[in-house]
Amino acid sequence: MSLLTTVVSYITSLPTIIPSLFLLAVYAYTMGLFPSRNAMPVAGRTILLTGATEGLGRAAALLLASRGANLVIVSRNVGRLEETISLLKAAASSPNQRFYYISADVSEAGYADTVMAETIAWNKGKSPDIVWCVAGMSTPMLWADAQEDSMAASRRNMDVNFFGAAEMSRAALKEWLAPENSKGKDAEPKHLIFTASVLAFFAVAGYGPYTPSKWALRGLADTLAMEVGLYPDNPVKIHVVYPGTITSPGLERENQTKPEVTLELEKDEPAQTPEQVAEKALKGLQKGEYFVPVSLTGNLMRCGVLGGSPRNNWLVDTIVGWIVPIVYYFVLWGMNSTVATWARKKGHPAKYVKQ
Ligand SMILES: NC(=O)C1=CN([C@@H]2O[C@H](COP(=O)(O)OP(=O)(O)OC[C@H]3O[C@@H](n4cnc5c(N)ncnc54)[C@H](OP(=O)(O)O)[C@@H]3O)[C@@H](O)[C@H]2O)C=CC1
Ligand SMILES: CCCCCCCCCCCCCCCC(=O)[C@@H](N)CO
Repeated sequence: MSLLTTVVSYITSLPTIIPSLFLLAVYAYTMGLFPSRNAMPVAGRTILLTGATEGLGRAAALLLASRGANLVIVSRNVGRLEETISLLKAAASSPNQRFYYISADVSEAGYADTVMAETIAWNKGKSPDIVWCVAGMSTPMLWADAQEDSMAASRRNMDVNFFGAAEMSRAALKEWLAPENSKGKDAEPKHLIFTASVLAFFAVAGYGPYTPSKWALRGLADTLAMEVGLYPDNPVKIHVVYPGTITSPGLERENQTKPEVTLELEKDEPAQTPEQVAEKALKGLQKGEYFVPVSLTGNLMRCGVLGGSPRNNWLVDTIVGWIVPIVYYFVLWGMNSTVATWARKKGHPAKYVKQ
């Protein structure tokens, strides 16, 4: 009798309680009910974090400092950088933690090599263990609005949100993947983290200058997630965090140009504080997630668009991914009905009264 038939006949001869317990265990494991190994320890590590003086970036920096990390924070405004350094020192869990800031504009070509070199010099000749690109901005407007320049806005969003992170990713990977920095396949991996948005899962009218810049990040991350496999002795993990609405200074700024119809379309998506998003993001990163949602809605949306992207859990993501497109039938119907009703009530967008 072959091994397989022996195993099958053994399992089927057991009382049914055993296979159902096994399935229950699989479910519990996939839902993260068992404590999993920390896939991204931060205590004692050096983390380079862009966009760290407001909103999600500042909340993430303070959370990481409270967990024992050393931090190099990057943004433009020196006053806010100095203020954030003071807050990091107060949040630190150990007096040995070190903090440093670099004032830089992530939209400037070549900024990242300069920032990386200064970080390595400050970090005693060692490259950072984790790089988290949070810096970003959003200027929503209707694409064909003759009173706004959506092309200039789109270029700016692409320069900050995509190229700002893309440059930093190249500067980090050039360091981490260099042959002289090979530490063997079992070494603690480095981590490169992008910050996108649920809009990279589901586009909404009015975000034309912004959404493509976040879809582009997803395309780069999927490419790099495969490409780092060429360097098994220089282990690097790629991640993309997908926040929904964050009650940040950035949200206040973007709401100044945001079309009213966009506010209407996104009103049911649960807003979260920067601190809530930072907590959820770090939890997902430490569970080893590739695409890191920060809410149930975001996780469902993630499963709805996985395509060729790496999964967090093939079993759960596949099953949920079968169900979500059915939900999207109704969500899209609802969204497009809202747009149609808006058009009927408000008339041609050229007649809209600006806020
Ligand atoms: N707010 C939201 O609803 C959502 C935001 N996101 C994304 O999350 C990230 C954080 O958003 P949020 O918390 O709202 O951000 P905020 O606008 O509140 O803060 C942005 C941070 O990035 C820095 N920054 C902005 N532009 C540049 C630049 N050109 N160069 C260097 N640093 C820059 C700012 O500092 P300084 O001005 O001093 O440079 C600040 O520290 C962004 O990538 C955003 O796209 C995703 C989904 C929702
Ligand atoms: C299967 C379940 C589907 C549920 C779909 C729900 C519809 C999603 C609405 C999108 C909300 C837009 C958030 C924008 C956040 C952002 O990135 C901007 N604030 C820019 O900063």
